[in-house]
Amino acid sequence: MAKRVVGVDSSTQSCKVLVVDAENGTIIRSANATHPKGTEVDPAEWLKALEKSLEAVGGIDDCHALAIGGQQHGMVCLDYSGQVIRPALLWNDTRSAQAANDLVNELGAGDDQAGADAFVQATGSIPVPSFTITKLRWLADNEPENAKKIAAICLPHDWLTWQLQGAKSLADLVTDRSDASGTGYFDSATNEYRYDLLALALRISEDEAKKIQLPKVLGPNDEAGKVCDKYTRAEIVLGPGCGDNAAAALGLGLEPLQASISLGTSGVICAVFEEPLNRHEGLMAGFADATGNWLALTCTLNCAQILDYTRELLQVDYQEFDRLVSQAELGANGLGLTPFYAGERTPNLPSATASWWGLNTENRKPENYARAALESLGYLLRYSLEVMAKTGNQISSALLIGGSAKSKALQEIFPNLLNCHLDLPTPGEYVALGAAKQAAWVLTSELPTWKLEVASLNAPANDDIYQESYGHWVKQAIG
Ligand SMILES: Nc1ncnc2c1ncn2[C@@H]1O[C@H](COP(=O)(O)OP(=O)(O)O)[C@@H](O)[C@H]1O
Ligand SMILES: O=C(CO)[C@@H](O)[C@H](O)COP(=O)(O)O
Repeated sequence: MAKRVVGVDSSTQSCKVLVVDAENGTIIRSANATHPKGTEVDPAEWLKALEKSLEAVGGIDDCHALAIGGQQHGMVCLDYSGQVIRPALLWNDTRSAQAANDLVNELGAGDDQAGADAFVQATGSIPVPSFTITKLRWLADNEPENAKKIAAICLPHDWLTWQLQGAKSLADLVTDRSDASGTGYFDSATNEYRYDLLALALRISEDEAKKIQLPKVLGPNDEAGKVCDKYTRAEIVLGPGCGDNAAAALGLGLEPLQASISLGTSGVICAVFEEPLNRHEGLMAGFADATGNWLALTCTLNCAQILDYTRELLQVDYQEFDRLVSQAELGANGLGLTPFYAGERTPNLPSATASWWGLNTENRKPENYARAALESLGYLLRYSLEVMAKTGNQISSALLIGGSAKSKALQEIFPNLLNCHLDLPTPGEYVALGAAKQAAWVLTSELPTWKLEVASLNAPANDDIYQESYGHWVKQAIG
């Protein structure tokens, strides 16, 4: 029997587990379990969902390796006994907006532009409230008694890998370049932590920062120990795991300069590069990927939930939502949506709110609400494509993945809304598949080349009309 590997996606909304044939990537079994809602979560809830999924998938005793892809940036602080100090603050928690501004300003000694440039040079990205470093500053300022207890800091996927190892010693904590690169205190060009930046965040000296245990950064297919006997009777090696977006890129087998657009809780556009991304301006993040390369990335705080909230408002299911969209015209007869329910990251408007606009006696119909919601998501991502283009990364084609990519209406109109050629891989869990691919790489020492089935969506056309409609949306929603 061919060897089997396990891929885990511990994402914002749920935990997904795939048992996969290590030779050809065929999915043998799958299961999932939901996570609690909110932007602050007790990590024990992720472990509960993982344990539930491992049980629902029929156990993993027939498997040989396992790796975890996880939501990026979440701040998990541990005390000397390995206990979680407070619930993790997630990537979509915006309470550290002021902390982000302060850190940039302080690194630039009062000059914001100098601070932003210095952060990009040191870490690849300008910190926004999603990044771990800003959450640590928030903690130092708002919960100093908790900040003082910190003995180790890790990310969601690091903590779960540690739990599967048996969580014995803080010194066993491991991570990989991709997730470390989203902390705001890791340089993926040299693969070293920047303790000076960690010290800046926590308002401590660099010597004190060096006493904090940060996860050891493993290479892309290094072994991270074994799954402990609480979870299996078999010998299962652990991969280092990775950030969920790097896992998706690995699952898709993205080659350098290839791009993907992921429509999950976050709306993520990313592309693989062979050089460090530490010389750019603006909201694009220069992360590392899970193969030794780099990942240019933009991320929105609002994505699938723009559509979920509108379906809830209209009280319709996925099919009916799609049918309504198809009944409305471009522009939704003047009805529009500013979709910043959760604040926003791209554009960087952490305190923004959502609003419907342009309502009149004629257009207040379900089909226009549905269409306006979908257009607002499309245009929000078109804005992200512009952010990428401004840094020289013009993306004209991409692979479309994530839960919302299953919408037929979205598949129909997104190439035009984004003015981008979109290819649709067979709907699937590409983060979990990427994690499984990493597990197979650790097991066999060879990066698998599993086949990907892809269908092309309609080519974009008539962009003048969409550009005008986008311009109107930008004026109303962003100003
Ligand atoms: N059949 C479907 N049609 C359209 N959207 C769907 C469908 N199934 C799930 N979704 C959307 O997928 C979203 C979750 O996407 P997912 O990529 O799993 O998110 P995450 O990885 O952030 O947890 C849900 O919020 C839901 O709106
Ligand atoms: O913050 C980012 C990327 O920088 C998000 O993409 C998180 O990694 C959460 O991802 P999903 O749960 O939406 O997949």
